[in-house]
Amino acid sequence: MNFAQIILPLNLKGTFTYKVPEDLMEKIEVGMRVLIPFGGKKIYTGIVAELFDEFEDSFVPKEIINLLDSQPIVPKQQLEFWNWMSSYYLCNLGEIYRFAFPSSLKLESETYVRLLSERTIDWQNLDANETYLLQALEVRQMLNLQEIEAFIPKKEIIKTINALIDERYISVDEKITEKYKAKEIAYLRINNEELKIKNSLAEIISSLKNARKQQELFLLILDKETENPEKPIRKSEIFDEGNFNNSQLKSLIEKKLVQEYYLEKDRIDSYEGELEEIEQLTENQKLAVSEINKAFQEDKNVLLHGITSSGKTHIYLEKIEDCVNSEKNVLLLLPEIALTKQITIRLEKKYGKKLGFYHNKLTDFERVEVWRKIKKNELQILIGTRNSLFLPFENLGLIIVDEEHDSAYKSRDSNFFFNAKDSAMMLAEFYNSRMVLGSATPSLESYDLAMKDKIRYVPLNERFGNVDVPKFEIIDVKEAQSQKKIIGNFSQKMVDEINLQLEHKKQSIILHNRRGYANVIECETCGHVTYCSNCDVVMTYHKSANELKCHYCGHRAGKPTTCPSCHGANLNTKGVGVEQIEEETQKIFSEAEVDRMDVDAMRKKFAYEKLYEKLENGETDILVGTQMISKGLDFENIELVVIPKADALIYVQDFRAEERAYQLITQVAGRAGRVSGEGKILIQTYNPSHSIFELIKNQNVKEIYDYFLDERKKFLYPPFVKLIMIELKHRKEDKLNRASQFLGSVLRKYIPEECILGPEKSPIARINNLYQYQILLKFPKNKNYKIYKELLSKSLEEFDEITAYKSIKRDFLVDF
Ligand SMILES: Nc1ncnc2c1ncn2[C@@H]1O[C@H](COP(=O)(O)OP(=O)(O)OP(=O)(O)O)[C@@H](O)[C@H]1O
Ligand SMILES: [Zn+2]
Repeated sequence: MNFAQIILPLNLKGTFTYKVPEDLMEKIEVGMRVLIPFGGKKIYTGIVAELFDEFEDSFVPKEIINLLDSQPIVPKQQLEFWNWMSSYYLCNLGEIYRFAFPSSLKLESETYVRLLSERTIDWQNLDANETYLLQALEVRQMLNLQEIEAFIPKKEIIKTINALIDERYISVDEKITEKYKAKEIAYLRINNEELKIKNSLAEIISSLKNARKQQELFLLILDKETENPEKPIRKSEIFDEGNFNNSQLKSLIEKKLVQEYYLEKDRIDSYEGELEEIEQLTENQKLAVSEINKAFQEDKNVLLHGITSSGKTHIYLEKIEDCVNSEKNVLLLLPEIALTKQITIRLEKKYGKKLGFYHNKLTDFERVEVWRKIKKNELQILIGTRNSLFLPFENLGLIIVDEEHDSAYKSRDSNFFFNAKDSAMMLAEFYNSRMVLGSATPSLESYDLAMKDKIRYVPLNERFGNVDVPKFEIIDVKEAQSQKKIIGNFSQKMVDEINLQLEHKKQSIILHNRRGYANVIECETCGHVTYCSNCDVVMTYHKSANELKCHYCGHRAGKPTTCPSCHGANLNTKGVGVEQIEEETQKIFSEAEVDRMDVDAMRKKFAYEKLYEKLENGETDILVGTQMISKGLDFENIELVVIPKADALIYVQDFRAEERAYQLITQVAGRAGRVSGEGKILIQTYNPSHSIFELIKNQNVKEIYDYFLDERKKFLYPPFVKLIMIELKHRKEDKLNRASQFLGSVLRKYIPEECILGPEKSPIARINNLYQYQILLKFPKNKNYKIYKELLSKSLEEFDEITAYKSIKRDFLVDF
């Protein structure tokens, strides 16, 4: 083949034509990486999207510099997937490529490589180029590709870098976030240095004769070490038997007889325990599995609608096993990786090293490692967040999307918007594999698909152990106020119920889904509030950090002591945040151990793990938190969930607000009474007659979803129409305004008026110094959708012809 279409890691439309040099013609294949020059002197790693022989155009394409792979690295299913994504989500292939690949697999001129200090260099075993590069790095620490080009031939650069990455001598610089720290595990060993000094074991042992327990502990460790010198001794293994305590160990460490040390737990390689089988399924679970099997036989995907604590995990495990037994691989998608504990432990116990993880807390090196393992088909099961959709699977047989309703699947952490749940469905199609969506509170879209049998509806309506579902009670705040039965944000009833739990040594959850201490700090004299300097939003007061934070751009400012405007000293907080609820809780229940779980409190390393352990051990009495507490907690001692300010959940300007409120409340409620069946939920509101609270209270699935569907139909929202939001952004508001008006008029030339809303200023008119305008498109769901989308593309092309508007940033949110 003489020519190739190449995907570049740049936000540019389409692919680019390059000439294949003579010596690569035989070797080049679609899906391989190539090194190519682009835009002057820059070098990039591109992906071969297409190969062809004839090329007729006036311009002469540049030549490919070199091939980086001997086999395609991107499978054809992935390329199909990228193409679909690009056209469905209106984004460029280059953006997808950038997002899909770990950065060290897509080296480019601006990429820096860095010397790692973790290994001494074995100079003997390096080739000339590797030696040059490491020598240069010893002097300079960081080099970019252009600098490396000065002493290594272009064609050899990537090979050299890759070899050194493999040897862990260098890494590609990640200017991104803090490195993921692998979990550390404590081990114990005898201090051999001390043994040498004392020269006599007998002497040491007899020196401990007045501390029997310490002597025993020392001998136990010694014994284990002698028995198997290769095997590190886990601290937990020593303590598990319950014979020793920490103070005995501490004394031994102080006497320099024993050492405690830490090793990183490599989550992939080091599962040391026995492999275990999972428990038998209950009759109900078996029924669900057979429904799923039937659906799969009919080539249908499944929505598993299993109520909280029904044991969806066990059903996933069963289907995972089936898939693995048929020699195919599984992708298990989770909204967030931190909340995976239980299913992870289960799968680790069963599959050990054949289980892999992929998420954005991994370092680039770790990502590449997983990437290669997937490519080599060494992992049978991958647990990952939405970026794992892009791994080079060869043999995918099943995709499970757990908590399919979770908005993390639509997170905006990528440069282009996509919904991982819908994308997973397409990916499954390209791989000819099956998919299970699972949730206790499915999204309205999935529910609607299931009701139309586009995917198979598999309900699981019984909790494991046939335990009762939690009972809901609505508390009227106005009534409590008029009877003076209210303490701060809590009704007397709520306080009494929590006290009852404390008496019975049960745990309670308090949900308040608003970060910070107060929404704003306001001057009582002049009404001044502090706005973020970058965004048009007020700054939230965080008391624990004693600062103001902007939740949109992250900007921070000190808490003012006097009003910045009138210098008055009368500053007051308005609007209650979760920190304030925590403070109040601690005051009312002064004897109780109160903890808070929200992104701010969980930012510290291992904060989540530590709190999880406290909850598990029953040390936490009351857990206060934001939506974070609705996920993944499976503890038997939680019986009460209270929501003191439930109205805050529904009066949000968003057509999904009620659906989200229902999902959140039901999910948090699901944490209660999972074993006892005594779960109780108290919801405080000023509007007890609001239909959403009635519906949540009754938990009648059909009633709830019918209500949502009716509302959406009435106001023309999904699933009855398709929504596309166009967001336009620029530093200069007048220019943005003109550009938005222009795009609006172009759109109206092609697309019927009733499908277009706006342009108008976004609800938050400025974020991070960019002004924001939006145009909302409501397209019909029938065959016209495709036509309208083509007309949209045509309009955008027309818009792009105006050079002055090139600098306007545009985002497309398809099905947001
Ligand atoms: N067949 C079974 N044998 C033994 N234990 C089971 C079985 N099925 C479920 N369980 C246990 O019941 C509890 C609830 O199951 P699981 O956490 O999977 O529920 P879930 O449907 O995922 O709920 P949620 O949506 O609330 O997270 C877990 O502790 C789980 O180990
Ligand atoms: Zn801001």
